[in-house]
Amino acid sequence: MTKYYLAVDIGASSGRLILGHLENGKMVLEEVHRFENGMVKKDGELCWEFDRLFVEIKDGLKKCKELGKIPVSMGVDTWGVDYVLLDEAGQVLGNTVGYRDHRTEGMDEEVYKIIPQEKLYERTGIQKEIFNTIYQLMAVKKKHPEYLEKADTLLHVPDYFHYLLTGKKTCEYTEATTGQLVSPLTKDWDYELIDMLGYPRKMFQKLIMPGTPIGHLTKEVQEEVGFDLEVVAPATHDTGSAVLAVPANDDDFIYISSGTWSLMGLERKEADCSLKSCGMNLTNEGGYGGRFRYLKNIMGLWMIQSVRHEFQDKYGFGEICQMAEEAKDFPSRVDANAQCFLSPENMTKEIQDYCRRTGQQVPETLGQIATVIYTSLAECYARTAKSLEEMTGRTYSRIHIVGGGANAGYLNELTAKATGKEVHAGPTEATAIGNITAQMLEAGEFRSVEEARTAIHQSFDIKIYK
Ligand SMILES: Nc1ncnc2c1ncn2[C@@H]1O[C@H](COP(=O)(O)OP(=O)(O)OP(=O)(O)O)[C@@H](O)[C@H]1O
Ligand SMILES: C[C@H](O)[C@H](O)[C@@H](O)C(=O)CO
Repeated sequence: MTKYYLAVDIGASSGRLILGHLENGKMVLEEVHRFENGMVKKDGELCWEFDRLFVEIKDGLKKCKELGKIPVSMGVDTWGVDYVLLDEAGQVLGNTVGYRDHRTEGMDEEVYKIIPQEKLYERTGIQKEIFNTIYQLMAVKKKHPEYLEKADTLLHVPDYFHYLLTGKKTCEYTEATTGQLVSPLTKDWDYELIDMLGYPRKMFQKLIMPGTPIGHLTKEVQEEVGFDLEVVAPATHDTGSAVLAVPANDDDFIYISSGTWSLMGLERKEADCSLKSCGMNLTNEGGYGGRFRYLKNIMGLWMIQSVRHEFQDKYGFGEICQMAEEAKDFPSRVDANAQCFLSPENMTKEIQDYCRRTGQQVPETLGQIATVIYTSLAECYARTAKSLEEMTGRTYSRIHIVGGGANAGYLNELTAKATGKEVHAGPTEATAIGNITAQMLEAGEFRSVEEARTAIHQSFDIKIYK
């Protein structure tokens, strides 16, 4: 009988439930459910709609039942850093605020009064991003100390969905590392740091590694969806799952996990927490099997997504990509990682203002704006490739682009040109594939990560740009 594994992969812009199984050694995917995601304003704060997302997860499970394809296990992955605080009764405290909210402004300075930035990097190896959990918790401490007083448990977003599904409170390691409170040496919470910051120790659950079985569906969920299965933690940070699905086993490449963000980096056995690495703001996130994801967060296709919304979602991503190519001679560039693009009121205006401020030609049409974004991203990729090469003292000949952004052919071409490297684009559902792979490894369908990556390479289309 076919054994199906289910990935619940929720990105910042969309979520999907994807079934995977093996057929003659190849992985076969079937998308059963897809839905929109994004932050919405609540009480003046940018928040996630976790209740709605949980309904979507259950709707997807019901579709599995309708299809007669009951998975043996499932796992949830999402973006990084965000979390909920639960009280003793398991209720969420406060709004489910997302990482683009402005509440963390100035919280870096509050943290550095307690521990200087370089020391923090030395202990955690995590890049400074103003939205890291460490700064979000400082915002709560300053603005809503009552939540910290009442908090019994901190769960990151995938852990929260695992809790709603099983009733079990767990904290998965790869996602936890994004928060900047985990030690890369012990691969556990840095409790000393947590104490220094005055965050209640008891909120932090014992960390579990990807591949750990969590439990079965609660009676209520079973009754609603019509079946039971085991929940197994994947690399719950979506980038961790995406990197597990990079279709290569050598070490001559840099990857880009390309979706809302572009996460560009390398897989390494040790974390580099040096001052030089800190200066380049490269991060050492926890990966599958104890590896590290040494990478940079680049603003990514969030810029395209935002502009698309501002043009009333009239055009598909493929059409926008084509318009950008038609406007390819437009000369202006922006720093794709400038903070002004993290959460602007209006991305189109922000890009135009940036060009105006820097004395460049101001883009007006959608094609011109998109070409500014794509070319600026490609230039940022080229700079990041150089930083990674400088830090490792070697060069890499290929770039593997995985995730939805691998569909952006024009960006792939620009990336090949800007970096001088061969670009291998695909698979586009790498995150779901990595999620399923962790479950399959746990179930013994693959004997090793290498075997899984060979199967992934053989199972999905990969387009090469020279
Ligand atoms: N046909 C296409 N042509 C060009 N770009 C595309 C195409 N399809 C998808 N994309 C790009 O891929 C992005 C979506 O990628 P993906 O689905 O991996 O993101 P996500 O899962 O919502 O977010 P996250 O990266 O946070 O997980 C879109 O924002 C878009 O820019
Ligand atoms: C906050 C970002 O979502 C995070 O840093 C990034 O790694 C991610 O999760 C992309 O999906």
